[in-house]
This record gives sequence, C-alpha cells and structure tokens, in this order.
Amino acid sequence: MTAQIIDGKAIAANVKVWLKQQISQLKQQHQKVPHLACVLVGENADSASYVRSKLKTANDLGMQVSDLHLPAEISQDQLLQKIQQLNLDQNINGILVQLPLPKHIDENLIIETINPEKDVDGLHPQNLGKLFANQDGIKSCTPLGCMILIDSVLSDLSGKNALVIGRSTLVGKPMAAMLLNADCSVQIAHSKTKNLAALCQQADIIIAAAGAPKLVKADWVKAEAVLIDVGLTWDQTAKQGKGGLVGDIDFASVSEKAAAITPVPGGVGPMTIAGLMLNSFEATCRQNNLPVVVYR
Ligand SMILES: Nc1nc2c(c(=O)[nH]1)N[C@@H](CN(C=O)c1ccc(C(=O)N[C@@H](CCC(=O)O)C(=O)O)cc1)CN2
Ligand SMILES: [Mg+2]
Repeated sequence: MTAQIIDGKAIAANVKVWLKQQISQLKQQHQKVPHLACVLVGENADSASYVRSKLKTANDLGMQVSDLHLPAEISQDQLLQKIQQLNLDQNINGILVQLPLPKHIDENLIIETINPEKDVDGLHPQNLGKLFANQDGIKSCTPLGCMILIDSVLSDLSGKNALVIGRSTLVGKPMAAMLLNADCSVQIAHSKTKNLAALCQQADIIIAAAGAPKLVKADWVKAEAVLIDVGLTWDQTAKQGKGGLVGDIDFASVSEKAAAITPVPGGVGPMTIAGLMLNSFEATCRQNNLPVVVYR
C-alpha cells in the first residue's frame, strides 16, 4: 500500500474532543447548551441507526437532544406543523430532518420550512446560496467533513484541480462550492459525463459521491492524487462473500497508487456526524450573538 489512509474515525474523534471543550466553555461562560432536535419519519433501519448515532454523539458532547420519531403515515401538513413548532421553540438551536423522507412528502418543502438559522444540516436554499456566494452561513455537513479530511493531508488547496463526481444537493454541489471557495479549480462530473477517466487523470483531488460502487479505478488516478470516498453501498460479494460496505473508489487498487485515500467504512461517514455537531455548536453561538470559534 502506497497511499496514506485518511482515518475519518480518528479525525472525527479529534473534532469531538475539541467540541466537547468548546461546549463546556459555552456552558460555563454563557450558560448556553446547544439543543439539537432530530426528526425521523418512518422505520428505515439505516436512517434509525444514523439518528441514534447523532443523538448519542450530541449527548456525549454535552448537548441537549430531542428525539422525534414520527410514524411513516404522518401527512406532509402534520410534518410541516412539527417543523414550525421546532422553529418557534426558543430552547431548540438545531433541527435535523433525517433523509430520505417517505415518498408522499416533498423533501424540498420540508427543508425550506426549517428556520435557516437552525438548519444544522446546511441544506436550506438560503444556506446553500450563502455557500455559493462565499458568505457566512451553515455549511452542508458531509462536504464540511470532507474539507477537514482534505485539509488533514494538504496544507494549501490553492490552484489544485478538484473533481467532484456526483451532483446531489446533499453532497456534490455544496462540495464543489467549498472547493471553489478554497481556490481550487473545480469540475463536476455526473452520470452523463463523457470520459470520466480522462477527467480523473487530471485531478489533484477527487471526491467520489456518485453512489456507483468501485467506479474510480487505479489507472484513472495520478500518483499525487488525494481521494475522498463518499460512496457507501452494501456489496454481498465483498469480504469473500460475507458482504460488506464499499465506496465509489476501487480501494484495493487505488490505495496502491494514489497519495492519500479515505477508507469505507471509517472515512467520510464519521465526519458527516462530526460536521453536524460542529454546525450545531456554531448555530448556537450565532443565535446568541456570541463569537464563532472555527475548528482548525
Ligand atoms: N438529514 C440528513 N440525512 C442524511 C444525511 C445527512 O447528512 N443529513 N446523510 C446520509 C446518512 N448519514 C447521516 O445522516 C450518514 C451515513 C453514514 C454514516 C456513517 O458513519 N457510515 C459509516 C458506516 C456505517 C455502517 O457501518 O453502517 C462509515 O462510513 O464509516 C453516518 C451518517 C443520508 N441521509
Ligand atoms: Mg419524497
């Protein structure tokens, strides 16, 4: 193996140590405790597991949490009312609606209803707009976590060629904006892109967020490239047929060639939750007109 493995679990642990200290200071000096409300609709087992993990992490960091588990049959209007209640609740600093939502609910409408100041996922159009305008606002959690991972191996991003594979609102688009704000030259590839291999070969940084298992191959990447794998797909053939999670990068071959790479699992996933915790702390500071201390 030639590549440096970017250990997302360890980096997320460092973020949490820092945050726990910040939250303790916030409590001591200003008597404020961040309060995160997690809204889960229905019985999707993966979503329930992510929400449990978010609630536990927030609790471990000294935050207050509210766990709202709503039935899959809840109407869109009832869910909108719930969000409005949380918006008005002075005790709540952060609102997170776990995605995906059941098919009868318009996700965009729900996200647009969250007060942008409490939108700790950073998915409200106002927060996305601020990100694209390079203004202060809440940044999308997964791209925020990816930037911390990239910064752990590259000290200067200025002028680097970055390629984002995937154009989702959750990851691809905000990721591209963050890299652009860090002075990278950014390209976005997607399912209709022609000759992805050639684009990869020019990239100093590749963020793979296409949901296409093992898409990026070793002969597509430069030896100096840094690769961040956002993909997470269950593959029954992995681990000699026992099954396992795989990313969008062919880890076994690419890790023999590139400079640095995140593993799956243990790369981006833990940093998504760390990003959410950073946002919950930051939102609480902003809501109380306190100076925002930025991690790193
Ligand atoms: N409202 C949101 N919904 C969703 C988001 C989000 O950021 N906000 N992202 C994903 C799910 N997600 C968090 O919600 C998430 C996914 C994966 C992980 C993670 O730590 N994965 C582990 C592997 C987990 C396993 O073993 O099953 C890893 O990569 O190491 C954390 C959070 C969609 N919905
Ligand atoms: Mg839907």
